[in-house]
Amino acid sequence: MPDAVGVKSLFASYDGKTVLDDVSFSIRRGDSFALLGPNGAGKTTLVSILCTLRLPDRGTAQVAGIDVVKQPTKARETIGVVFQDSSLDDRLSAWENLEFHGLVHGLAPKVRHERAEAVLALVELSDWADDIVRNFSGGMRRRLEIARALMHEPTILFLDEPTVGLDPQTRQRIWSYLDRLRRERHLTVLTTTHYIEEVEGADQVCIIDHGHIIAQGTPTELKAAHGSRWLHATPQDETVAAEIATAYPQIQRLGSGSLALPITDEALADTFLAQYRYRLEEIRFQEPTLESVFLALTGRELRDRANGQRDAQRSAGRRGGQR
Ligand SMILES: Nc1ncnc2c1ncn2[C@@H]1O[C@H](COP(=O)(O)OP(=O)(O)OP(=O)(O)O)[C@@H](O)[C@H]1O
Repeated sequence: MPDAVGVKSLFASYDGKTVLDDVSFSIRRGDSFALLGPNGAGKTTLVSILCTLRLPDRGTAQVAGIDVVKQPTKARETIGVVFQDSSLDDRLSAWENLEFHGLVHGLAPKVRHERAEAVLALVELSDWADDIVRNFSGGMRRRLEIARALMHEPTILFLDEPTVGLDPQTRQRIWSYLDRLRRERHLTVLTTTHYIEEVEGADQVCIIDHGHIIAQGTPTELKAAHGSRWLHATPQDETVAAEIATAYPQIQRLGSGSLALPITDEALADTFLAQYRYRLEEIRFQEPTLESVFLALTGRELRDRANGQRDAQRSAGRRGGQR
C-alpha cells in the first residue's frame, strides 16, 4: 500500500524566488505529521501543491499514491483541507455550509444529510446547525471547517495553521478533536504550525526553514539528535553581553535579551558561571526541547516577534470570543 503522502525533490518559486528547495518526505498512513517552521518558510506553498491548488516547478507529490499534478481531480477526492484563512460562507448557516460542500462533491441528498449530522456531532456543533456562521466565534468556525473537510470522507486531512489566532484553551480543544478523528476515522493528518508546543504529540515532525527541510523525525528522535541542554543567562547590561558574546562565540542572542549557551559538557557551564555569575540577572538551565532543536539547527528562535504580531492581528480580525 502506498504512503499517505509522498513528496520527492519538490521545487517551487514565486517571481523567480525559490520558496521550496528540493523538498522530500513521506507520511505513513494514519500518522499525524507536523510541518513546523516560521512564517514564510514555505509551509502554505507546500500544502497548496498537495491540495492541487498550485503547481510545483519540479518534482513529484502524491496523495494516497495519486499524483497531484497528473490526476488532480482524483487526488482531491482523497483529501480534506482546512485553509489558514476561513473559507466558510458566513451568510449561510453551519448546515448550509456543509450541504454546499456535499453538493460540490456530488453527494446524494440522503448521504449529505447523514454526513452533515455526523460531522456536526463530531465537533460538538449540532446545537448550532441552523445558526448563521457570521455569529460564530473563531473556535467554532475552525471546528465547522474541520467538519466540512470531512464531509466527503477523505483519508488524508491537511490543516494549514489550524489554531492560529485562537486562545490556548481553544487550541487545545481543536487538537483533541483532531486526535479523536485520527483514531476513530483512521485519518492521516498533516498540520502546519509555528507553535512549537503543538507538535510534541505528533508522530513525525518535519522542520522547514527558508524552503528547506532541515530535520525530520519523532519529537524524541529530534531532541536526541539535535537538542542539547542550554544555559539561558540574562546579563546585567549590554557591556557584559558583548563581553560574553566575544568570549563564547557559540552563544545565541535571544529576542528577550538573554543569551543561550549550548552545554556541550558540564565543565563548560562551570567555567561560564565561575566567570560571569555575579554579572548576570538571571540564570536557568533548559532541558532539550523542540524549541532548542530549532535554535540549534537555525541559530534563531521560532517564537519571533513577527509571529506574535501576526497572531494578534488575526485574533483582532476574528469576531466574538472563543467558545
Ligand atoms: N502569491 C505569492 N506571491 C509572491 N510570493 C509569495 C506568494 N505566496 C507566498 N510567497 C512567498 O513565498 C514564501 C513562502 O510563503 P508561504 O506562505 O508558503 O510560507 P509559510 O511557511 O506558509 O508562512 P505563513 O505561515 O506566513 O503563510 C514567503 O517568502 C512568501 O513571502
